[in-house]
Amino acid sequence: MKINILTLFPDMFSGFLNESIIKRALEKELIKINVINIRDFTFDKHKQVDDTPFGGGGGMVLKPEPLFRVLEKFKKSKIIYTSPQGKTLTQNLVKDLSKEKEITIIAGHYEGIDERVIEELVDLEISIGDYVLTGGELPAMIITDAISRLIPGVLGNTASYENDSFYNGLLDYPHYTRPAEYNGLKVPEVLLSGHHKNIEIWRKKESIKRTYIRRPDLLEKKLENKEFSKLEIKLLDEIKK
Ligand SMILES: CN1CCN(c2ccccc2CNc2ccc(C(N)=O)cn2)CC1
Repeated sequence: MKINILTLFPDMFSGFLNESIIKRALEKELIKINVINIRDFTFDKHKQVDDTPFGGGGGMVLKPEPLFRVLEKFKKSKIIYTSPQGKTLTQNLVKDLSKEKEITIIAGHYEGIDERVIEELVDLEISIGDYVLTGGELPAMIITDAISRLIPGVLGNTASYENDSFYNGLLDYPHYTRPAEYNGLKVPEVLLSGHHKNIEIWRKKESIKRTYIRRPDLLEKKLENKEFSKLEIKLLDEIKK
């Protein structure tokens, strides 16, 4: 999987690329991430990447020329634009994107990019949620992180994505670690029992309970898609009683 990120602020990505799972995935060459400065594709004296909007109003818009030039190099990849106008990112969309050989993410800035770039070259506009950010760089990192976790080998065998919440359409169960009692607060007995089957069932029930209480919409979706196992149905009935 190769991910190209087009941005005016490449330095924003150094921490993201040099830590944790992404750093290891890059070292193991399981993914390749290429951060490109859009400004390197301007050839005028002032290296102009943005200009005032036609029709007036405040702010600046990213000019089409530098973007058409840089995207020419990546036209064989799936071209994504991160903006509030995009399709909301979900784990299913991440799963689809993780199957691509190469994707190029345009991180918008200012008031956005010239619409002709979107019409002619963008394959998919993605929003990471209904809130306003300064730029598309953080969304680009979020999309890159979420996709990278699904690339085989990126997550060690310990943290496999099968148990990730959202992978099975449910919220995560509660997690505990030592000490078994802290400030009089105890860890649920079943987790100390070493009884793996009971622990598995307790965790599954907690996931369903939490999803039922906090995100019933996710349960509805799982029911609609008939993605419930017999055990999950049984546990859901117990919870509803
Ligand atoms: C005041 N507006 C200026 C223009 N801007 C904008 C417009 C177009 C592209 C990028 C941006 C950068 N901002 C983003 C980006 C993504 C998201 C998301 N939800 O994925 C939220 N914000 C939106 C904010």
